[in-house]
Amino acid sequence: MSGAVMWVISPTDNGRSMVKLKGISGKRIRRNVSKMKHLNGFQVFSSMVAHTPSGAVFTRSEQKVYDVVLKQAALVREKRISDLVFDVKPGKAMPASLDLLNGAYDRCGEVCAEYAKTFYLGTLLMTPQRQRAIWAIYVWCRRTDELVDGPNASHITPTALDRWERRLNDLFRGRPYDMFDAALSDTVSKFPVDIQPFKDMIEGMRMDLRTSRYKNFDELYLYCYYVAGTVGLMSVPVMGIAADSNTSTESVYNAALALGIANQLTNILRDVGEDARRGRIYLPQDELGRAGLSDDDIFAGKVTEKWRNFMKEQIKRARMFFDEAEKGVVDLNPASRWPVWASLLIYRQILDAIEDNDYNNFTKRAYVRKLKKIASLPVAYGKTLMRKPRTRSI
Ligand SMILES: CC(C)=CCC/C(C)=C/CC/C(C)=C/CC/C(C)=C/COP(=O)(O)OP(=O)(O)O
Repeated sequence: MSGAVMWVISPTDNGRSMVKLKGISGKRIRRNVSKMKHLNGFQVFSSMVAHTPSGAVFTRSEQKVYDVVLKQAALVREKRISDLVFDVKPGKAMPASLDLLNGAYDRCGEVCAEYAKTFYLGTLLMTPQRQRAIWAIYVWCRRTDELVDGPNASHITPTALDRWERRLNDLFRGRPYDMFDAALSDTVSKFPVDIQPFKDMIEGMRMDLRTSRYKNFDELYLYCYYVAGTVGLMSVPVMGIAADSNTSTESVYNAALALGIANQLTNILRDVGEDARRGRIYLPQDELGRAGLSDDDIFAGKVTEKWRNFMKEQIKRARMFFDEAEKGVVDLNPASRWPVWASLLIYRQILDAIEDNDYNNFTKRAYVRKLKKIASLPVAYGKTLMRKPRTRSI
């Protein structure tokens, strides 16, 4: 379906919007999107987020990403993960290889505990099968990220990324190279996890090698999907959808995608100074221009009124993605909600910290104090217990 459908958003008299799905045949399918909101010049569509002014065409990146979302949702739609039992069948694996596999998962857990403490603690509430699957995914993402962000990053080439992708293909076919790959290989054989988000994350690393500027939000959105939205898509099949969820599988995936995007946008806004010192600017060039700012202003690192106004808009957009993500947490399997809420609430507070620093993200690092992090945990737990009635979405 990629490329065959164009999304057009247009306002209607009753304040709602009609989304016209225009197929190649030219036939139009109209759907009333009741949850369309207009927020300070941005639009939030119930299952996708558009940043274009009213009436604009749904962007190419959003369409491309949405195609992946639909594919992922289709994979789990028939058999909701929470209905499945994932047990290693006795006799299927030799005891020695089972020991090795358990050891590999334990190592994944240790890596996760070391680099993502809060998230790790949250995973402990999940079933053992789910927690170790999440650790294996986390470790693969971390290793992928380290290729371009780690100590050997300056030596990394597109060829090395191609090799990493071949290795990914092999582990999905049950031929892992090392013990971390073996853990992921086992995970993808047990949960309906698709290879596409993994490939897309590698594509994000290629993009990072290729470019250090983003023309507009459409380009940045695609980058955020590649490097973070993909993590959301990888996680849903493992975290599981609540048995009593009455929403569509796509909308849960969209929320997961939104959380990845929100996290990455927050990460970018926090690290403006640090990235600029590496010659990188992960901010939409056209929006910078409209705000009367240039790359030189960022390299100069001076907090001006123009910068504050620009940042206010960027923060607003990141918060909209968090809002979109929040709507979907309730549809996850109850045992998976707590780590998601905890990380969402904590990461979101980085945006408050940028404001508290008077938008100086050039020389001051915005972070969430330990006490605030700890205080977020019971709040997150409380939210996991809430059940919000939802109607089946489009
Ligand atoms: C909301 C629903 C339905 C599901 C949740 C699905 C999930 C788990 C989404 C999370 C996606 C995620 C964790 C993306 C990673 C984003 C990101 C920017 C991570 C930053 O990682 P580091 O670079 O280690 O962070 P720090 O620099 O802050 O340490």
